Amino acid sequence: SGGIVIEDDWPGYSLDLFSYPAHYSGDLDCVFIPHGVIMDRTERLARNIMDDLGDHDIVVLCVLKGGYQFCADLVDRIKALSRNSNRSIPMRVHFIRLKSYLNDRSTEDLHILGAEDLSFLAGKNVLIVEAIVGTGKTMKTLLKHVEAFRPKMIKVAGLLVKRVPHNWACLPDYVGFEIPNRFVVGYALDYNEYFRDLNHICVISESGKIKYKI
Ligand SMILES: Oc1ncnc2c1N=NC2
Repeated sequence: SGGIVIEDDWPGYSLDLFSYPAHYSGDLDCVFIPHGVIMDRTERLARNIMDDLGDHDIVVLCVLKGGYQFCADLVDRIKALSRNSNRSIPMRVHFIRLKSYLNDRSTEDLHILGAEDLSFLAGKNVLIVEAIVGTGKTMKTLLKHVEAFRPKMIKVAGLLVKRVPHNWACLPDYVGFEIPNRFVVGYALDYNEYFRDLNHICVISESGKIKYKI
């Protein structure tokens, strides 16, 4: 499934209805996806993943930096399932960083740091965990790279999938939410490294964009 669909006209919730770090007051427009909803959706994704991959060694490939919170919470839910069912499997976690070089401008040539030697993936069930998928270009490149190491199976878990034009066919196998094409922050998603310490997924305000502009 494409996950929970958030429509383009979804206004989000008022910030006054939730708790969030005081140092971000004035920098956010709304709470787009509350933390609790993210956690409940993640718990169900963990069950779907275990149903599909839970029969063989799993290696989780966490795509940094944005994916670290989603990956930590997803792995936590998978562990909870493993210790409460007679069927449990060994799970390893590996971290990779995707950088598109040429200073801060994202370019065509994608560099994958920490993925030089993924030979330990051979014959394993690989779960790539990413926070946000847009056009799918990055994911396509990463999949090709991982396939070269001949895993048994590759699945992709994406917390957010953006509705963007030319959304290439590589939609994640497990999707948390399908969202409008808006810039969101929080839950490890950043704007110039800020907002990673925000618990909800929020929409940044115009003044917030100016305040943290590089
Ligand atoms: O909305 C977003 N928020 C943070 N980071 C990214 C986003 N889209 N691609 C990368």
